[in-house]
Amino acid sequence: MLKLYFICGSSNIVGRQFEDVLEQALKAGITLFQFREKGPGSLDGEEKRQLAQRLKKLCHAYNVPFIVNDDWQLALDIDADGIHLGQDDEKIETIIEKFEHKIIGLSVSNFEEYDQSDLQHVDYIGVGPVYATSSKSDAKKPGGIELIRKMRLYDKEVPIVAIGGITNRNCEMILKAGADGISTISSIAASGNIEQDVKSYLDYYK
Ligand SMILES: Cc1ncc(COP(=O)(O)OP(=O)(O)O)c(N)n1
Ligand SMILES: Cc1nc(C(=O)O)sc1CCOP(=O)(O)O
Ligand SMILES: [Mg+2]
Repeated sequence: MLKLYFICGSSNIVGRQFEDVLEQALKAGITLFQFREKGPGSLDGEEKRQLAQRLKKLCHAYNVPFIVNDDWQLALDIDADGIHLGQDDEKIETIIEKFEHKIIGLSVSNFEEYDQSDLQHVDYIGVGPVYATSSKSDAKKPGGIELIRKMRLYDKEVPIVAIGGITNRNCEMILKAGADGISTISSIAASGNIEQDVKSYLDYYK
């Protein structure tokens, strides 16, 4: 499920339709999708809910789970498959009862955050940024491949999805360092050839 985790919101799509981009990515084989509706021009309220519903339906047509970023109330309202929370978002302990059979992801950027996180109910951790990213204005300092290597040594079991500045040209070393999967915004959302770019990522698992 974590092999190729596409994350996207309206602000990441320029000059095309969100649904078209997502459908091309689904057809090409992304394995998980996160709706991350934040940043300039992002939708709110009923418009956001309706977009989320449409994107969830599209994901389900390709048997790909639909995860909501941050907005756990929206995730509940539309019966999403899961939620991704960061260290500054709602605490997992306070929502776990409502998400009992759902996928729960947590961001972990360093060992301090790892140590203070209760991973009991967490299905995967998003570790990054590996490289510099322009998709998150408040991203921390990039940790490079060493961040993944060290996190994997620190916890040999927890599913790790790497994030931040990843492309299909730099992902091989990240997987070799111990990540179970790759997550990306811009390398798919801004791709001129989504089918080819998604397939190049997936080739590393063959
Ligand atoms: C898979 C994955 N990993 C990390 C993040 C970042 O979450 P967070 O730190 O809460 O930052 P925002 O994405 O909410 O700006 C993520 N979304 N997904
Ligand atoms: C959403 C997000 N979280 C990060 C983290 O480090 O936790 S980096 C990031 C942005 C990833 O976008 P791109 O693939 O375009 O670099
Ligand atoms: Mg968040």
